[in-house]
Amino acid sequence: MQSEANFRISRISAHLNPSNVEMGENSMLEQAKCRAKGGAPGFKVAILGAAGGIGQPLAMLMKMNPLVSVLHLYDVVNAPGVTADISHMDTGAVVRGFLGQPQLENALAGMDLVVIPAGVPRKPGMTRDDLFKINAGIVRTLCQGIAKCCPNAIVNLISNPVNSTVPIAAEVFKKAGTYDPKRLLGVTMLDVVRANTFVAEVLGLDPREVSVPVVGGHAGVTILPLLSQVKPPCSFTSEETEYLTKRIQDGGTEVVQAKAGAGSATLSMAYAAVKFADACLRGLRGDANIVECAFVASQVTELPFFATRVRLGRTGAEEIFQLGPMNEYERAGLVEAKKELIGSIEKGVSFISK
Ligand SMILES: NC(=O)c1ccc[n+]([C@@H]2O[C@H](COP(=O)([O-])OP(=O)(O)OC[C@H]3O[C@@H](n4cnc5c(N)ncnc54)[C@H](O)[C@@H]3O)[C@@H](O)[C@H]2O)c1
Ligand SMILES: O=C(O)C[C@H](O)C(=O)O
Repeated sequence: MQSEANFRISRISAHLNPSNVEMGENSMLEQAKCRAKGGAPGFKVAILGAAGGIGQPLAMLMKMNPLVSVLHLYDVVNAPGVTADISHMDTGAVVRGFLGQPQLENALAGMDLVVIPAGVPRKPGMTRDDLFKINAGIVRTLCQGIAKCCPNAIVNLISNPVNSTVPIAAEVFKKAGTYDPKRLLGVTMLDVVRANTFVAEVLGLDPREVSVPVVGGHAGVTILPLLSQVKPPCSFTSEETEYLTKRIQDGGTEVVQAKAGAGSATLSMAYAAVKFADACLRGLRGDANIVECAFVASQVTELPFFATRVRLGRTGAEEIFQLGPMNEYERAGLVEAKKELIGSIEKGVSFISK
């Protein structure tokens, strides 16, 4: 047993490391012991791609989440700076940084939830599928690390094209013998966040009072808002339906064009990612009736993956809800969504199995 004074000294020297990036095993241990004295219980969360446009505000918001006790920030660049910065926030979570591939395994060991916004974003004129070439390999490497170091973690996959990266992750986990479909969730929350906002504008309501299920996938016509199921119950003219559906489907492109080459949605995505991660953590804690939309392995349609409302629990997506009654416009949209989705899913699967 060390004295209280020694604990304090080791804690101070740990923090004199200017990067606060993965320290030697001993000082890490001291820090952990020190922390254990006053540390709040909570979940261990890793963000992979934490120094990016989404990663940084996501890290900040996760540091503010009272359900998080340990926050690991991993990136191939700039992880030390982001970690030093975030670690000064006077909230409960202990923050540790990890830089580059050699530190990936330590970043992942023991995590309950891994959020992945690593990868390149779109520029004007690109589709999400144009990102496949680079992001597929990034997601494969990160998921191999998850399979090895935290096979029971819930995974929130943000990297695009989500319609293909989720099947890639599933194949990596299958190969490693760790696949549990309930724990792998493609993040489509930004589509729901946008849908709530745009629908509220049309209805003249506060967006916090509006709930729009968005199903299918996360690209163009695969994004299918079910406006007939909006809460509170309401109706739309055919012009409103057309306007809202297109605006929700093109929300990402609207931001890409407005940023004019400087990337895609980052701040609204960080907000949406934290909203979703928080729902996953509340599910893990055992809270009842946590329901959100996500792109998951599914038997709701003939496709192996599909976004629908899911109930989040202690083991991940524990219940997958059916699509519910749809109008003619939505049924036609579903046909178009499935046509595109099947190709994106197959592309992801064959990237690993070929
Ligand atoms: N699911 C969604 O709704 C949604 C919304 C917005 C953006 N996205 C996607 O999220 C991804 C990230 O977007 P961004 O704007 O944050 O991009 P960004 O370029 O600003 O940040 C990406 C970060 O990933 C890091 N990175 C690259 N390779 C890595 C690796 N092998 N391991 C760990 N980190 C790595 C980079 O260093 C960078 O810090 C893009 O693919 C984008 O299309 C998805
Ligand atoms: O549109 C993009 O490329 C990023 C993201 O998928 C979004 O919906 O904002």
